[in-house]
Amino acid sequence: MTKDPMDVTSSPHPSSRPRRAVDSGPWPAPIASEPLHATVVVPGSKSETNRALVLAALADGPSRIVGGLDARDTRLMRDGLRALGVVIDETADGWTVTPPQQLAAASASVDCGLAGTVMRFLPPLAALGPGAIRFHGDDQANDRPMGPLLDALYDMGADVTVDANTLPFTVTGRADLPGGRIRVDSSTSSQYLSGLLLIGARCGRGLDIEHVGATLPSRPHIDMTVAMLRERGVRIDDTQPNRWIVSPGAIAARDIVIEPDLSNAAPFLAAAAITGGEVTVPNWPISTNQPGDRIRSILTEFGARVILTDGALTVTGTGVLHGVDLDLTDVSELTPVVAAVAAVAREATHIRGVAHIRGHETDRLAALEAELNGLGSSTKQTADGLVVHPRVLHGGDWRTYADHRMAHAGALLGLLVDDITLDDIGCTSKTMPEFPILWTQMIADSDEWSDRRIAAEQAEETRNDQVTPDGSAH
Ligand SMILES: O=C(O)C1=C[C@@H](OP(=O)(O)O)[C@@H](O)[C@H](O)C1
Ligand SMILES: C=C(OP(=O)(O)O)C(=O)O
Repeated sequence: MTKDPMDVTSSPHPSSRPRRAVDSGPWPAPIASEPLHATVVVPGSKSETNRALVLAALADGPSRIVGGLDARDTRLMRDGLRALGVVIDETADGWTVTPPQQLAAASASVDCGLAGTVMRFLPPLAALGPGAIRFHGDDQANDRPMGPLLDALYDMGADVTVDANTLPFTVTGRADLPGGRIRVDSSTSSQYLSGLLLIGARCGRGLDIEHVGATLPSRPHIDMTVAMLRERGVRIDDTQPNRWIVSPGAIAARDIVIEPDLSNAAPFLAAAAITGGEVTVPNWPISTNQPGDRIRSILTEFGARVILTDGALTVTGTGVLHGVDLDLTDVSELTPVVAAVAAVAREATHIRGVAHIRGHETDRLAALEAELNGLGSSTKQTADGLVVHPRVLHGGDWRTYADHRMAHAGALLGLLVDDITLDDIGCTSKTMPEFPILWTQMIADSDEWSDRRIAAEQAEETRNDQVTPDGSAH
């Protein structure tokens, strides 16, 4: 059953539903009995944190990282860098990263978990040292594409031992890696280009990379890599289409404060849009390289009101959700949340340009089709996206496939549809371990907001009752 977001009568009050402080295992998604009203502070950006860590490891001195994301993907990055010889000192105020004299000086093993940024950013660092570095990860990570990056590292002079062009593999590099001219097909992930660009300045001849595939996803993530390198003094000529020429030279150490993760803010903001409520995320950057910023225009297209003032982003649901036609090539990581919003919109939605997300944490197109249809939706995969036809939804199991963003999508639908249970909320620890707490807190804050509003209305009525028709008080 899809609940009318404006109908506050038929569902139990969330506080009357069992609320467990779980962080793994099955999770009954809490329903929103009222339009949500809350402020949610979102933790640091995964993409910015992991780039900052890698750049600090490659820099010419120690760097401080403040507000870095503490989640599985960034823990794996920190541990992976330590395996390559980097010293990372973590305190409550931030992290101090001290690069070694020689990266990957000795043989080591790096666990990539399911983190694309770890499996695509650290092998290039391993190519800068003589140690044999063994990369492995979760079973599901062995399905993620790696071939173009491994071929590029081989072309650049590293030794790569691999069975099936995926994890696991071993990279043995050299301290004097020459670099030079390479061609890479990055149509299956922008992360190959980012990983290579990150080490370009440290190669003897720099790096001249040309992307040769038909499509290039996540261009803002490549721009983020280029911008963060330039902030550290690296010279990059990107004036030719699909070509980046990185001059050899030092990468300057730099302290950084990490922005909130705008893609992880998306489910909370979408919650306001679909329940007809209002959610604010503070510390929204005025200008950013994070593609997740696109959530502002996406929710506006769906029909929500979106306002950025004084560094806070507020989304207000208007009670209307249109079907939309979206090309998400640049911001494919928003697809699961967008598909969930589309499933409760008024008209059909087309999502295009995201064929490569079949190689994300799971095949997201297949997963979204299966899980949305399992709740009664009519969703179909296309060659490069999804068509979502809204239907009246019913409760049921929502499989997450170890994918944090599938969990966000299931939680969103659970706000409006009774009895949706996610099979494992633990997967949200990949980029936001506090997701279940923040989500239930958002609902609890909304209940308090609505209690305060009712109390204010009652007080107002009492005041009015106490005033006689001639305006004098009883
Ligand atoms: O470089 C990055 O930080 C990322 C790039 C993108 O990867 P793809 O280009 O593989 O989609 C994005 O989806 C991922 O979440 C993070
Ligand atoms: C695709 C994603 O992650 P990864 O960095 O593992 O590729 C994602 O977070 O949506």
